[in-house]
Amino acid sequence: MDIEKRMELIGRKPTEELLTAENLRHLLEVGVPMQHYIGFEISGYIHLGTGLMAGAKIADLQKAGIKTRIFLADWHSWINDKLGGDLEVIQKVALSYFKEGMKQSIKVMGGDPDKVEFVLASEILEKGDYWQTVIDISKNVTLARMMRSITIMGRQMGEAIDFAKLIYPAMQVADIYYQGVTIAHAGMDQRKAHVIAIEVAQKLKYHALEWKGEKLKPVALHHHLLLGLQEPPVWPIESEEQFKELKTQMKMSKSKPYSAVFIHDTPEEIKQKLRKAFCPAREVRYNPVLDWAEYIIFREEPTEFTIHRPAKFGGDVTYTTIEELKRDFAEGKLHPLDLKNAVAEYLIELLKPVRDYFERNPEPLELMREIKITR
Ligand SMILES: Nc1ncnc2c1ncn2[C@@H]1O[C@H](COP(=O)(O)OP(=O)(O)OP(=O)(O)O)[C@@H](O)[C@H]1O
Ligand SMILES: N[C@@H](Cc1ccc(O)cc1)C(=O)O
Repeated sequence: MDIEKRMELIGRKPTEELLTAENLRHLLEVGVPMQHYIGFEISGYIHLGTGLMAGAKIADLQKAGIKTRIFLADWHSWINDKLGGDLEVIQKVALSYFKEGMKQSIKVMGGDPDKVEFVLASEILEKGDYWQTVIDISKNVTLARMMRSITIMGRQMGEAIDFAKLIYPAMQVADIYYQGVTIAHAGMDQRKAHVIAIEVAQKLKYHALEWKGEKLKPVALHHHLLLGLQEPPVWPIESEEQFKELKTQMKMSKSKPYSAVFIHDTPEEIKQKLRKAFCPAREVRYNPVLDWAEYIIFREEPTEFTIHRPAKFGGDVTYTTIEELKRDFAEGKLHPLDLKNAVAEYLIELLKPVRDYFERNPEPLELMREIKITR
């Protein structure tokens, strides 16, 4: 496949940012063996943001001929007090519910789960020279910057934390170098770790990213953060600036279950959640239902998305691009309830193989239900 096509696949929706596209092109041109990774803490249920956005991009990367890897961040989850901070429970969930759930998510988004490598963080952290990389990185980053970076753990800047949480950002950067990652992938909320990774690239003494004598910078690929279903904390949102400030509170998050649809939700749960969703008429900008339509349904365009309506409300209507859908919605030609119902129907169908899987293999989900989910 030529480089243009590969660039297009890697850069298309849900990719929101590539740091940088020029560096990616360079790496593809010089022919470095490309290795992707995305890391996850192991905690609650997998929601559409995690499962489908990451799954879609993994599928694209595979099509672009890139080796994909999911990093099960068990130690990081322990540090961040997930699942009661019990490493054994975390590992059990990582290798059962989480691994299987992610495999199913990748499959429904068109990827090949058998080609994704799953690596448990403890497999590499237990090697002595991993810590050499952590120190090497830490020597090149100020304490103030590490303190600002704790947002990558879902923590607020200035929040009282134990000391282990300050080691976490350096570990996340070390994970990239230690695994020889050329494409570090995550949602937009992880960019602080990746910017550090890019900045230290030329300074590392151990496990730098090297190819034919050249020290390379990894590429950071950030996917769009799907909005949560809840009403924003401030409404109306007056500007893009204000939206940026509110974004982390507006994203779908597993610690706010009412904000999320989970990959194993029943059809009735999906319908109910969407019925309650925030979806103001004619509002096309900060509208989670349209956001989902854009990033899940219209990820590839043109596509056919039909909204079924009784004849008295205009009858069935089919859209092929998100722009057409948004235009009708903005003009009041499409009612929020009709949109919600159609998006719910689409998701019910899309997620059917995931539900079927967990019906045939209920143990991983049962294990999750038994565990008291913390954070
Ligand atoms: N709403 C979302 N849309 C797309 N990607 C997301 C979303 N939320 C999290 N991610 C991505 O999924 C990965 C795992 O994130 P994480 O485990 O922190 O999820 P979370 O739901 O935000 O959890 P928590 O509520 O505990 O903070 C990260 O790469 C993150 O950027
Ligand atoms: N910080 C990431 C998890 C993560 C941990 C280690 C990594 O190397 C990568 C990702 C999150 O909260 O979602």
